Amino acid sequence: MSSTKIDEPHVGAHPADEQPAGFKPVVRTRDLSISFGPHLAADDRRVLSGVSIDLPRGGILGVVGASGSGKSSLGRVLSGRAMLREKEVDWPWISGGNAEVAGIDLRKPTRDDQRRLTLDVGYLAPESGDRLRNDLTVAENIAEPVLSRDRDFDRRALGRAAALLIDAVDLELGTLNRFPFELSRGQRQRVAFAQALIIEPRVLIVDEPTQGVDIFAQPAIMSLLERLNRVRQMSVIVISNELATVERLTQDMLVCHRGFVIAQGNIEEVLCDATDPYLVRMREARDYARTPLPGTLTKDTDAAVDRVVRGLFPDPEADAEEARLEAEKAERAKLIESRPEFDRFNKEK
Ligand SMILES: Nc1ncnc2c1ncn2[C@@H]1O[C@H](COP(=O)(O)OP(=O)(O)OP(=O)(O)O)[C@@H](O)[C@H]1O
Repeated sequence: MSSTKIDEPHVGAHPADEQPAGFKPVVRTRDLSISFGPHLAADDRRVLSGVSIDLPRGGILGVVGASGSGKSSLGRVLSGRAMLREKEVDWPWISGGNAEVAGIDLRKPTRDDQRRLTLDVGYLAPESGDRLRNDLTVAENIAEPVLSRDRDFDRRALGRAAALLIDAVDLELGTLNRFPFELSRGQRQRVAFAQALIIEPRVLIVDEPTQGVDIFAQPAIMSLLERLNRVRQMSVIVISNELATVERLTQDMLVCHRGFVIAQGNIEEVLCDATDPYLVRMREARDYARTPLPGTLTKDTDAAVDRVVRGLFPDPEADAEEARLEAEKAERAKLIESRPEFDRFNKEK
């Protein structure tokens, strides 16, 4: 464990014993351990230990580490999906410490908590694209998280939201009527990303968000994450074995190595003071990590991302008010264009 950074509190994702009174993290863990196998202390297989996180609303935490270090297991647990499927042997479980996400204690969830979890916490796993239902169209798959809770949800609003999302993840609108098995792996993963966002989650846990996604579509995914975080205050935990992916979104990271958290804090500070060989290697790989995204966001996709960020299920009254203000602004601009003295008069006032 790096002696350099682990004890220093840091705004963002650090243990917040020193945070101001009233600080309420959206994700809070204390000395969390995660295991696979039977729920018997002697027999379980611990894959990650000592995770203490405080992620505030609107914060982003990057979880990095080599393959097999326990990152995905952490994501599965924090997403709450592990808890919902704890009878399944290939899902990890909490074998020590505490974890609270969106106000839900993951160790003792009530039935209502379980329902709320899948409404407040979005989750995208590297294999999510392959888990889409092949008997449903893409549009139906995207809508599924909403309809599985509320069969009576307004289908038109849902169809519109699915179209906004498919546009924002840079897929053709015609994709909505196709089936997952007709798509490429990268396309399916983008559909799964859209599906994770349909609930407009308060917290999103994304494991390798750009894995398998072609370089031209990657900026769309990253823009959605960045803007939903900045504009909608969506808290994000981004898991990746590439520091570059994390660094595009945040300066706060937690490093897992061989089942332990070996460092935590500001990327720059952690790497600058690193003595641990793994962190030193990470620092050396930094230049590569800083290369810009290879693709660029097209104007159309940029506008599509913008529409998603404005909200998937708009409030007609707020929309009308916004349209009225826009019209007023346009009218004023037209007036100023024809009579520049009005502008001068406004400024003098
Ligand atoms: N179903 C399972 N049963 C038992 N052990 C598992 C299971 N899934 C994963 N593990 C073990 O848990 C450890 C952590 O795996 P995890 O997938 O969390 O690592 P990771 O850091 O996300 O790796 P990668 O970047 O390759 O996805 C590994 O040693 C792995 O072998």
